[in-house]
Amino acid sequence: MIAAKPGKLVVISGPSGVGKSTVVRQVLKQLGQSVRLSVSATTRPPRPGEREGVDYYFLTDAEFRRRREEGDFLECIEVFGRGHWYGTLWSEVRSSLSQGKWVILEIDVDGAGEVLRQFPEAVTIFIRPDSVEELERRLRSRGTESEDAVQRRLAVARHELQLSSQYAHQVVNDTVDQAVDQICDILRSRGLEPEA
Ligand SMILES: Nc1ncnc2c1ncn2[C@@H]1O[C@H](COP(=O)(O)OP(=O)(O)OP(=O)(O)O)[C@@H](O)[C@H]1O
Ligand SMILES: Nc1nc2c(ncn2[C@@H]2O[C@H](COP(=O)(O)O)[C@@H](O)[C@H]2O)c(=O)[nH]1
Repeated sequence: MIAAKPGKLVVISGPSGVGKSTVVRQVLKQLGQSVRLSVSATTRPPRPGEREGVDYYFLTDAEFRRRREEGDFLECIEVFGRGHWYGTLWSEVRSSLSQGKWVILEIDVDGAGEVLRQFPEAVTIFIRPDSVEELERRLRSRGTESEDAVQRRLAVARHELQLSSQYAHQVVNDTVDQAVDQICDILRSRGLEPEA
């Protein structure tokens, strides 16, 4: 019997509002079945249009705590303070890796550090804005955050930008198409094979 070649984890980070979800959606479309997205769990409330099991698994504080205690998370963290937890579920990565699929984790820099500790061979990509002013414009134009939340996210963004040199690859999201092409090229250069 020939076992499938195991897949790889791809950690994509970048400041809130830089365009990670926008870019990753297009990457998944371009690369097809060989790559899938890990859907994270969170205790933050859904935004208008967000769907359970597609954008996140939306958990109550008690559910999140119970699952954390039961060891369901590869990593989890309270991002931006103010009590909202985010985490990567083992169930989102284990079976895909064993089937030879590559799994994209869209997570913050501290979560990325924990993933790298457990999966040193993970591919790490940091998505940067062309400027902090443009990042602020995108965050506001999305219209999903209060002024207070925008300020907290911008403060965390400065911290994340300082840690970005720890990532193997950096991509500037100036235009979505260019960022998508660069990420697809990086994954191919790291061994991603086209779908059979
Ligand atoms: N290259 C780009 N040029 C202009 N606007 C962009 C670009 N990429 C994304 N955007 C816009 O920026 C906003 C933030 O994008 P998105 O929600 O994908 O960011 P994110 O990094 O996933 O944020 P978060 O980490 O908070 O979930 C959206 O309104 C999106 O349409
Ligand atoms: N460590 C983790 N960070 C995560 C995870 N899922 C998302 N995130 C980070 O949260 C922010 C905010 O997301 P939003 O949807 O509330 O705007 C995002 O920038 C990610 O970096 C996770 O599972 N683990």
